[in-house]
Amino acid sequence: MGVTEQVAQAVAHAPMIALLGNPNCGKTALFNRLTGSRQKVANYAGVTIERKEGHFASPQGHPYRVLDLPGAYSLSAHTPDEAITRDVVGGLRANDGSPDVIVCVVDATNLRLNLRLVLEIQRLGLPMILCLNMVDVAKKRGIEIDTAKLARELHMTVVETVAVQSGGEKGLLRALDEMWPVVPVKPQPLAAIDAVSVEDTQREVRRILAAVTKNYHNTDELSEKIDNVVLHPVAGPVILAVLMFLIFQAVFTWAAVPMDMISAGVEGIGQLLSTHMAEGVLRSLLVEGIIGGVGSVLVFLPQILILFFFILILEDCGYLPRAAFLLDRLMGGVGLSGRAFIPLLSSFACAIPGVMAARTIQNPRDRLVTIMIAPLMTCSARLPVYALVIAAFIPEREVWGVSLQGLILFALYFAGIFSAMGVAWFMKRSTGSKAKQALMMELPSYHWPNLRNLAIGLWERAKIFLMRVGTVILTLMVLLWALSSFPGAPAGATHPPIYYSIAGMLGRALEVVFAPIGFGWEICIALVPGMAAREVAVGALGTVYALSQTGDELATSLTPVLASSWSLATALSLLAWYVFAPQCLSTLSVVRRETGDVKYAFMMAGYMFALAYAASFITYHVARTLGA
Ligand SMILES: Nc1nc2c(ncn2[C@@H]2O[C@H](COP(=O)(O)OP(=O)(O)OP(=O)(O)O)[C@@H](O)[C@H]2O)c(=O)[nH]1
Ligand SMILES: [Mg+2]
Repeated sequence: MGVTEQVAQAVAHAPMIALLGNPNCGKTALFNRLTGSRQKVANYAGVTIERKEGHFASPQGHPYRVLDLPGAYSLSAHTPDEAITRDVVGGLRANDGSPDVIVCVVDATNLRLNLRLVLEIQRLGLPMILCLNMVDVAKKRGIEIDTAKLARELHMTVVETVAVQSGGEKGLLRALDEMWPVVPVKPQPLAAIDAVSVEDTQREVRRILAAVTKNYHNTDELSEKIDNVVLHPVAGPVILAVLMFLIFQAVFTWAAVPMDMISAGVEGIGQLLSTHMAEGVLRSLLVEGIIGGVGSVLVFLPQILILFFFILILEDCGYLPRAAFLLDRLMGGVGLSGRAFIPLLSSFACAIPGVMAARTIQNPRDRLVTIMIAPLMTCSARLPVYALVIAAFIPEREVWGVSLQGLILFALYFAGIFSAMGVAWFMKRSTGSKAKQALMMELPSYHWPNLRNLAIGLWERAKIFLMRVGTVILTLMVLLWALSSFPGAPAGATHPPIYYSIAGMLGRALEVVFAPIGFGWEICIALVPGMAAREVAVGALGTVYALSQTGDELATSLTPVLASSWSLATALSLLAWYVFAPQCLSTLSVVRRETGDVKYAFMMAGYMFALAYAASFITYHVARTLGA
């Protein structure tokens, strides 16, 4: 047996620790610290929505498996993500025994809220360790907690941890070693939890709090001061709007230099290959297929990273739930609660995590509506498409001192948001549900974004993007190049060869459907592979136009080619199309999984397609009438 197999065997039989606690108390940060993994950590409730497993060895060499779980306020689950936690702890999930040890993580600055869950979990009768996490913050605020006394009161080991500091997990590791060997215990049925009334539990919490804490207060003065401004009825929304606006400006202005560098590099390689290689199929595949296609997507990496830089900062400093709070009124107007805000905001990255994050929504109907509108939020895969068309058609001018291109991008994002609100309003109205759930959301204390988290988050994003470029996009580009190159042009052809290829035929067939909204056959070719991933459309346009070039002039840079081949009306129509079109098969399949019904995936595709066509049609014809 090799070493790795030995390790694998030891891990398979290792005791299972479950990290349990209220939302936003630092479970995932602790999980990452223990296992060295990089699960997402952010400063709002409901970041983790799935169970994640990892393993580690204690300082004395004992192996452990560890589970990170969605945060829960109580084990009588109200939301689908809380249900995951309850089922894992109660051993109700197939393939999963109940955990051997429970590590209850509590936010030391918020014991009053957190202790209730600790008392509930204790009734399961499993071996437990209490992690007083965030003791660094508690100390700074002058909160004193007598850990030894707390341990006596609760009859369990209590350790202090700081999950965001290296070495901050040592106390927990020591406690685990002292507990070794772990004797398996069967948990009490979940019903045991409900045996004690909530009032009795609360009374017990108050008694313990009074006995073990000094100077306890769960308010943070600085956060309150900031909130007085940020949540102000007038100043609040203005700040939010300015913030969003600045982000889109930055996406264009900051990205210019690195984008130029990447595209110069890509172009250079293209030139090099075309001068040093003999003309032929291989050169065409490399230059037009791969460099023209993949290169044109790669250029957008800086913009995506800049967008994420801001999203990650907002997530980590604690602003997100405030934004949800500010938008609650607006969302209430369409029958959604502010709680839908976070899934919707996640959808700016990608609709898939957004649809999954809707698990944190309690009301099933609200959850469904949120899922249905999530893909209308502008995901990062649309950014390359928008940026490309904007760069080709919108002059680099300043209007009222701001970049016009950034302004248009801002408008496109808003088009997505407003139409989502419209669709939500329509869906809520047509299902006849008017009741609006009050927004119950904790506002965490602000803190400075953790630089390490930020770096990891950006790195993960870059990796995801480059992986996509290197796998899905590359494969599709090669495939598209092949379909666009064969069969070659017949003798006496008047069009470029791609016109006669398989892809060309397909594009021309689709043109019948899309001509009324201004899309020529070249665009139609790009729409099809764009279904796999939206940004592929950019690569596809790169390849299609590279292959459509006649003569020696080889343009690896797509922007000027588009500017000369399309009318402004077509460009605007394509932008409108991308705001709405259901151009992403993976989202549809996640919708089916999360709703448990394929019907909803079809409904989504149907309504989005109809909206896209209508919006493009109107845009195209209005623009034409205005002479664009
Ligand atoms: N200062 C300080 N911050 C911490 C500590 N532990 C976690 N944090 C921060 O607290 C926030 C929440 O951490 P997470 O690990 O995402 O919390 P979680 O319990 O997994 O939250 P959910 O997944 O939403 O249930 C993040 O912003 C962390 O950086 C700590 O010990 N000290
Ligand atoms: Mg978490």
